[in-house]
Amino acid sequence: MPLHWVHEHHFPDSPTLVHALSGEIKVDLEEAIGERGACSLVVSGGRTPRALFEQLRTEALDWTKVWIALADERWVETTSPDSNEYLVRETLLQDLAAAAHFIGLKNPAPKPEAGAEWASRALTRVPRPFDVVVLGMGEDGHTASLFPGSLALARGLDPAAVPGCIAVNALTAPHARLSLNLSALLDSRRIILYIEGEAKRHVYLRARVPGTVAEYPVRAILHQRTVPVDVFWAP
Ligand SMILES: O=C(O)[C@H](O)[C@@H](O)[C@H](O)[C@H](O)COP(=O)(O)O
Repeated sequence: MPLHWVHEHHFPDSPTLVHALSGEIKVDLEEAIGERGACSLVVSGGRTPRALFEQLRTEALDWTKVWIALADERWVETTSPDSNEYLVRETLLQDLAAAAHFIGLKNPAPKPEAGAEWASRALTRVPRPFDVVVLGMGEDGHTASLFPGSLALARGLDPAAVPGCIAVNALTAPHARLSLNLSALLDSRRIILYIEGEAKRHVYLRARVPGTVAEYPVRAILHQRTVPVDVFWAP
């Protein structure tokens, strides 16, 4: 049974999805700049969004008015290929998009816990509500770095929490991480869940069914009605 407030967009292949999604994000950001003089885009890392970033950076936008932030980050040096900042700098902050403002999450704090406080302060520089938040999903139903079984999950999903960043040490996740909490992710005008492949489609179909967010944290995004959610999927 589809969630009638979640709009699903299925594409025959990844390039077709990437072209369509890049164009939609461009329109959203352009409208935000026209209405408010600036805009904000929060993106996730991982493998899926690379081609989207490479397409998005070619879009004709006034990138000097675009603020880009991360939904989560691995607690590694930003020179590491495992770093989401590294991915964004290599694939998105190039060409026309090199003029955008970027707020990373990794910082000089000695540990993720202190780093989360630093990152929460840094995020206050990004125009809120975020205009577009692009989330991925793992095959375990995690999104951002809100992982099932993580000791930080309850805190990350607390709807009463101040929007910000939390430190995450999930046994199933390589690296300690920082993640925007649910309050921060929902402090947005539009959420796009971008997933590819049959395995993730089956996880999504299960997460669409009401159940515990502990089982599939992505349910916290799919089953809320504060922010419109669009799911973009290709095989
Ligand atoms: O830091 C990260 O890894 C991401 O932010 C994470 O939430 C990602 O979106 C999913 O793990 C899917 O990753 P893939 O696109 O690599 O499958």
